[in-house]
Amino acid sequence: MLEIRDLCMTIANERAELDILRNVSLSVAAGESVGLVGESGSGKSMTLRSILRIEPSNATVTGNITFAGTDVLSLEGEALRQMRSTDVSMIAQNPHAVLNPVLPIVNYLIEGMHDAQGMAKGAARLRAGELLEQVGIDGVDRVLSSYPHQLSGGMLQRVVIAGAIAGKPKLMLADEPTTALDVTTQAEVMAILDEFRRDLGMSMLYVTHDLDLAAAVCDRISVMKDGQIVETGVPEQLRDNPQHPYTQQLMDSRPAGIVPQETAPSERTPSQTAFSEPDANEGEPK
Ligand SMILES: Nc1ncnc2c1ncn2[C@@H]1O[C@H](COP(=O)(O)OP(=O)(O)OP(=O)(O)O)[C@@H](O)[C@H]1O
Repeated sequence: MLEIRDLCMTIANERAELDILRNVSLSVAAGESVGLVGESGSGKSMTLRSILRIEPSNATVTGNITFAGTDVLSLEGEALRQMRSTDVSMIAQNPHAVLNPVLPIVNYLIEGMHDAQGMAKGAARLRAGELLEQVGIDGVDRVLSSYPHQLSGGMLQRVVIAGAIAGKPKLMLADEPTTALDVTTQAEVMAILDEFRRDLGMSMLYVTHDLDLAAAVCDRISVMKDGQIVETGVPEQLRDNPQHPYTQQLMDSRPAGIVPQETAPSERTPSQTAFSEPDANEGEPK
């Protein structure tokens, strides 16, 4: 589905040329969920931005990105717009960055379906209501007519997820979609995203600095440091046999006393990760 080979990005400022991405290679198969985990500034967001071709204007990007057989770095005009509006969706960290503060929620949801997919406005409004119900929102009419400042962060991120899945994209790019939320809401929002991903058979590239969150919803994880992928493996592999000292460091910096679980990603919930403690009641007589 997505194949990135030797992706490099440099950004020139007045003083120097900065190497932001250095020979990044990764792949995401159809229906697969891949995590991109690393510390702040390691290049995770820039990798996602390169896929959508929304890197900073002073960046130089080389290498290869192939999406569904198409060479992404040579796309332009209508073909690029098409990819961004229907094939690939992105959920960013902060919902306020994508929602217009002076327009009600309904405008945000209808805009994508009406403008990008050519749906009639009435049909798009009905579909917007359905989508909000699907992401677990009650009182849909009230929410559709609300302005962003009237809704909680968790609610807004659900709205953004509803907008992102409206066009049934093949690939979801999720850039720390729950970082701004409290822990309980984080798990709920991640569960919704994960469920949709499975139902629609979407691929996902999920950026986070949290190894546990990635292990909860990803089939494989790539660990990133200083603009490079230092290691890729299934969650259990990274846990039991980390090959790179930085992966070991990430494992060691997690809360102490955590016992690994032998559960396949498809059987886990976002609050139950490959690394998390087994359920306290597990094995006890009912
Ligand atoms: N417009 C820009 N001009 C120059 N350097 C930039 C620009 N935007 C980002 N960078 C630098 O690129 C590097 C990678 O940034 P990126 O946002 O991809 O990191 P990240 O891993 O996503 O971090 P975080 O988890 O904090 O979002 C950082 O060193 C950052 O300072």
